[in-house]
Amino acid sequence: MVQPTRRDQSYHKSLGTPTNALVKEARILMVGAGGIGCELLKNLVLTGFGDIHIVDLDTIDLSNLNRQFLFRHEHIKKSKALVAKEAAHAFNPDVKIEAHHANIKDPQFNVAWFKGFTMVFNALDNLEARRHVNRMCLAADIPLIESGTTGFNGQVQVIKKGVTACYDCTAKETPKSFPVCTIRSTPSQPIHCIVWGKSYLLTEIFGASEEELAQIDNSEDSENAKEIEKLRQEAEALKNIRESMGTSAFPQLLFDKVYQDDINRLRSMEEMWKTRRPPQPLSYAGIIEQKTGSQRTTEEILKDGQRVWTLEENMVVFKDSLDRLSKRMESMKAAANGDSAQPVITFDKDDEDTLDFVTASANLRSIVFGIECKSRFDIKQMAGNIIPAIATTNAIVAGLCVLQSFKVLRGDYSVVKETYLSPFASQRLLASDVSRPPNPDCPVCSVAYTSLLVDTTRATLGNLVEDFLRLELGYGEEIVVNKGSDLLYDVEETENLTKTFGELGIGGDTFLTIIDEDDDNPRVNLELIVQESTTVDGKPIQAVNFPPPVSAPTDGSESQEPQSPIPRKKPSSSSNRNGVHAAEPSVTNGNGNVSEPSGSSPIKKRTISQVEEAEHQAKRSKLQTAVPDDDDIIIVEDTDGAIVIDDD
Ligand SMILES: Nc1ncnc2c1ncn2[C@@H]1O[C@H](COP(=O)(O)OP(=O)(O)OP(=O)(O)O)[C@@H](O)[C@H]1O
Ligand SMILES: [Zn+2]
Repeated sequence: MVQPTRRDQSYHKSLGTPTNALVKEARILMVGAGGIGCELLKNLVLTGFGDIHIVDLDTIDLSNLNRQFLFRHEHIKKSKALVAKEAAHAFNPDVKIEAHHANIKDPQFNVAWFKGFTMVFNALDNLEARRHVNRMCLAADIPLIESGTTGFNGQVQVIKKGVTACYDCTAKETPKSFPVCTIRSTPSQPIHCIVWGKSYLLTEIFGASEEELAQIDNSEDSENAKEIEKLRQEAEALKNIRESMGTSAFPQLLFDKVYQDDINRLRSMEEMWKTRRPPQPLSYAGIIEQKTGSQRTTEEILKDGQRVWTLEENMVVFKDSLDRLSKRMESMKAAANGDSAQPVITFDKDDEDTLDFVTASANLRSIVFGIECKSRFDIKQMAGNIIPAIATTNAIVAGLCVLQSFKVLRGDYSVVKETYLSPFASQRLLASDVSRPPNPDCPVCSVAYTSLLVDTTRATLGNLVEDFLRLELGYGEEIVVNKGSDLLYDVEETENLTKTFGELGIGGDTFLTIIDEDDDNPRVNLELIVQESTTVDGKPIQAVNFPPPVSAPTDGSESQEPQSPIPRKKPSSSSNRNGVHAAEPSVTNGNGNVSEPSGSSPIKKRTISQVEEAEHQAKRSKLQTAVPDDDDIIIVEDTDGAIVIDDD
């Protein structure tokens, strides 16, 4: 008989035999190997999870090392997924770990691949990827443990199709954007000047000139139309100056254009300054003349990123960083070797040259407008939309993820919790609550999912609409077929009916959304996941299997209806033609980070207010369901005498 190892005995004791067996057999996917991911992987490996897959698209950066403790200095520029695998494997060589240096949205990670896992953990930092994994887990019907941290706040949510709310059941906040006139003409806060440096000046000089600026809202009312036209001409003139990049005249031309000529033009618009302090232009030659003998060297200034630089120091950094970026641009152009695509340099908070340029140019603009200057350290956080990541928050959240995972493995969804870490809230540090039920109006989870076997060379859209949806599933006339946001079919749009799936660009793993527009009693949206196949019982299209209905009707109409695999919507439910609910939020800013809609602190990952909103939601649902307040973490005796740590 094989003797259990000491490690095994510990697992048995701490988890109990049944849970330990589930943990060992589970096949786990962890998406993201950053702040939360490193902690989580360590926990998973030390808890005895036997088979773990990691997906992360990024490489290790110096700024990750303070909290992503699986990584060391020598790992900089190496794949996070691969290094995390190596480091964690050393903790427990019995664990099978597979690493994928890839984007989770890549087509190889399709629904069938997701179905191969027992459970998925999200350890991501952006809404887009979170939403994608949420949708894939719903389509594959695999439980997901979603987590996020913002500074000292954190959150863990268990998502199980048809049982709990999904990631998209509550609206997410819209990204912060600033009116174009605030950024270009009337800044009043440091962040306005930082956005100007990052999203306007840097982009105009080193970016794709036609680039749309995510943080600037161009949809101004007509009153400002004339001013906007002027600003457009100004930007045009700036593009001409860009042509002199690499010459010794370039820094002065640029400086005098943006800090002198443009400012003088603004000052001439007297109306604008009736209630505001007019900006004071700066002159390149003037600042050079003012320089005293006691100047610090460029190196000394650059080393001092925590101190707010003086006007002269900002000027030195402006010139120096402009020079560094210009040289980089020249060599990128030379390397492009006449390729049609223009090389571009975009802002990255970890790219010192772009950070120095944005710091100096933002501060110089602040001086012009009489706004407080900021240190490079502060500007890095503001421009990168960051609330500093806290290692202990990540560690606590990763621990909570694992506690929830035991309940998921046991299928004990009645006790899964949404847990919040909010040290500055008036209540307790750790607050947990019962999972919210699915939102019946959610465009993502209150839909039916099914896979469809399709001979894409033979099957036409007409076969789908007539033979499959109308004859087999009993849909009426009023239906819409969408591929993402593209309309393929509705009663007026019939020209695609004779085209094959192949001709319409519908291949394996394409999601098609069927929207029932029947006025009286429409079905919930149906998501069809196409799988290419050539031998389908002679039929060009066939459903693989229908899942049980996800949201049963509440209006009592169920018993009168013929049996249908696609449930009817609840009476209040409403979706638009794109299958997207009206409250569907937009998601991320250019960095993929979540942005706050109205407050002043730019933030990362899920916002504090999101966490609080979710907390309130959970509180409300708790009141409705009257679940006893028993959310302390306790230690109980399991049936076989082992100690189980649980929080229910
Ligand atoms: N679509 C995606 N596919 C795979 N991995 C992703 C995807 N989007 C984000 N990630 C990974 O999720 C992880 C999130 O970790 P974290 O929040 O600590 O961010 P970070 O990029 O490591 O840190 P920072 O943003 O502070 O520099 C990152 O390693 C990132 O590469
Ligand atoms: Zn949902």
